[in-house]
Amino acid sequence: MTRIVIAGPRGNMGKEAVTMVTETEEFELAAVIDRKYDGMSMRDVDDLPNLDVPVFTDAGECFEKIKPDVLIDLTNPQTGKVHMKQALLNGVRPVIGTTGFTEEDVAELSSLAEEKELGAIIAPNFAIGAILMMKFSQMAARYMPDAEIIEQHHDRKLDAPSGTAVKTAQLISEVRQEKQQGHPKEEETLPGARGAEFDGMRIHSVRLPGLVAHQEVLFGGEGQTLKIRHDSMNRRSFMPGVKLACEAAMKLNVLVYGLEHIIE
Ligand SMILES: NC(=O)C1=CN([C@@H]2O[C@H](COP(=O)(O)OP(=O)(O)OC[C@H]3O[C@@H](n4cnc5c(N)ncnc54)[C@H](OP(=O)(O)O)[C@@H]3O)[C@@H](O)[C@H]2O)C=CC1
Ligand SMILES: O=C(O)C1=N[C@H](C(=O)O)C[C@H](O)C1
Repeated sequence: MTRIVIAGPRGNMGKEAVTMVTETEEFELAAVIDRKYDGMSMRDVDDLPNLDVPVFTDAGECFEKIKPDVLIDLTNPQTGKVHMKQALLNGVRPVIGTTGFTEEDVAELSSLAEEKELGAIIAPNFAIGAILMMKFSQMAARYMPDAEIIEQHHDRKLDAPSGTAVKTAQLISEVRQEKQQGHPKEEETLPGARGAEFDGMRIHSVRLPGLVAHQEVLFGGEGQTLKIRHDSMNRRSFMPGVKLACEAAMKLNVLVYGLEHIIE
């Protein structure tokens, strides 16, 4: 039995994660970490399901008292980093869906996981289709190095560009020659018109109500274009990946950044 703590259980993703964990035979929901309702039981909180599971506000206290195997964090960039560090310091294996981590954050947390010999996962996107979209984009970039990333999300999203867009740009950068795209003399007459810049690639972030999570990677070559697109229509699309990440974290003793390393 894998004993799991979920941080952010009232959120869009946290709610689905609570359902996934409670419906998985080999998982037990040991506690939740919420910004409010410290010391209460989930069943006494209107916004949470009717479960006899304790609520903590302080992650450190939760880990010391509950001693879970895995933390699933689905909060916000600042909180996610703090929770992940506390998890590793307390012998808990973190599975982090929260986005907004910098390369420096990942490097620092990777060293800590290695020092503690604990499995840890930071997954910018848990959806299997999104992992394939990223892998296919990396494959395409070998042959069509001119690429622009257009990500589209709901307007409650805090971080831009999305973790998925950054990860896609990193994967493309691994395989293509350094390249500055567009006209060398191009000028933005409105700041931001060409989007964010990542190793010469452009990332465009769209935020609108009605959207969930969508990304298109657009490649251009002489006389042709190629579009690789993924759409998440709901948050259930991420849950098989969250389950897989929890199982993988239990078998690892290092940090893995990106589920593409788990789904070979
Ligand atoms: N890797 C992936 O596949 C995916 C990752 N994400 C990422 O997951 C994160 C959450 O997304 P989403 O569920 O849509 O966001 P929501 O805003 O719906 O949920 C975030 C939750 O975290 C809670 N929270 C904030 N601070 C704390 C804290 N200190 N302790 C405990 N809980 C806290 C919030 O509580 P309150 O409402 O009270 O502030 C809220 O309930 C984001 O970073 C997003 O980018 C999202 C989808 C897929
Ligand atoms: O905030 C979201 O919703 C999502 N965040 C992740 C990201 O930043 O890439 C994953 C998915 O796109 C949904």
